[in-house]
Amino acid sequence: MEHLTQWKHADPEQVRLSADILRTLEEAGHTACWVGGCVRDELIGRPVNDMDIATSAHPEEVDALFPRTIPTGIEHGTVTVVMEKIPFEVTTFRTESDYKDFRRPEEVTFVRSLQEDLRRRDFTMNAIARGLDGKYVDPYDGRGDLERGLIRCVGEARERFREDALRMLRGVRFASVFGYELEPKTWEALLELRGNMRHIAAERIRAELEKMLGGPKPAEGLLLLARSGLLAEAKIRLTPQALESARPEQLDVLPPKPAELRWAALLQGIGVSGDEAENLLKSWTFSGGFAKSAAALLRIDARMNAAGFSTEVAAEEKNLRLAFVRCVLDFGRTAAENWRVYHSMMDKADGKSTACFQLTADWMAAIPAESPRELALGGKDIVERLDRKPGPWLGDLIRRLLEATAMGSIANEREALLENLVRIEEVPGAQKEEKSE
Ligand SMILES: Nc1ccn([C@@H]2O[C@H](COP(=O)(O)OP(=O)(O)OP(=O)(O)O)[C@@H](O)[C@H]2O)c(=O)n1
Repeated sequence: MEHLTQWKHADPEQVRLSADILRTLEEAGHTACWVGGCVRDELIGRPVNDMDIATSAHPEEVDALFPRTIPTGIEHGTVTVVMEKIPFEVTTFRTESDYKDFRRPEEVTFVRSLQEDLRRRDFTMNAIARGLDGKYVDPYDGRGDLERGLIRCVGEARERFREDALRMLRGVRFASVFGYELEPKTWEALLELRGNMRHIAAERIRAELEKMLGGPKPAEGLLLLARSGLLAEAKIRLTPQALESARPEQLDVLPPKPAELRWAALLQGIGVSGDEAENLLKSWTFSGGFAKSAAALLRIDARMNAAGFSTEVAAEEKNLRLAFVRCVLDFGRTAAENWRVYHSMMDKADGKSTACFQLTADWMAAIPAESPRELALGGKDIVERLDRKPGPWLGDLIRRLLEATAMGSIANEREALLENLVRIEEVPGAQKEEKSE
């Protein structure tokens, strides 16, 4: 009897298609089951993502059974089977090594039984398999640990962490995201072997930290990182001292998306400036776009602080509005939007009023043009009207027009802009300072 309806937290299409794969494998005489994260997430009622499959069939046998396959990591035993455009990873029962940083295919050993495969997985909660009949294979009482809220290594923790040091960070990430505890022996092994984290590629560390910071309570994870010193010598280096000064609890106040908010808070907490942030994030293997946008948030924050921005005085002070307008013009609306959320949430964390959230929204909404293209007057018109040769003065003037329209002192209309051209141009040094970083 198949028990597909028991998958309550997975996409029914994925259940149906992955069940088809299991059935095909079994009909060909192999053993096959769902395993890992999908089984775990279903058990604790979290949304199930990838439905990974483990099988006794060798990669070439898997490949032969299905019309559409991709040899994703055939030497590691993984074949991606594509069913109605949805990819599923089908992995031959194997032991360790392919989780390692320096992948050495010759170390992968295919094993005959599911039991042997589960024995080399990281945590008990990740070493549960589930068959088409709805029955579990759970030799390490992963379900019991899920109920107890415990992250426990399968077997000897030191061995598991020696096989792949990233598992230590995975443990911290799971503890943080699920709100679980690390079982004492697992924690001890982590403390003993934390130095091995320095061999792990930044990209893998970054991916774990992203999941942690995207979770419901990242602060707990950061505290665990501080207490363990896990990343003290890692390629993404976060020392206990830096983490302790970072006021991690503030991260929980910020929404998980956009991700820039929490990353900016973390960087600011550990004393990284907006100017340093972009390169640092890139060196941590973040995309250029993300690094830029998180750094922009911090740059805006630094500027607004330097201008003396605080909710109490913001409504009265015109120069604070001008400082904000300049940030919008220099860094764009999205970055300014991120900063608004960031600043008001930080105020909230400090028990202050969040009234500036609305005020800055009003300021933002009143900006009619963010770039020269949106201005109702082109460079050519300006040159003609003033009868001057184009030069750097033109860019300066356009910038001042953008600022004046954003502040509401000139309407973004051709006539109004033309009328004010001479006046704006003649004010010496008007609104010239702090134009860009
Ligand atoms: N370093 C690792 C990585 C993975 N695994 C095993 O491979 C499975 C799938 O790993 P992965 O897809 O990376 O993570 P998930 O556990 O599925 O968790 P999540 O989807 O939350 O990342 C894990 O459940 C675990 O059994 C492991 O033992 N050691």
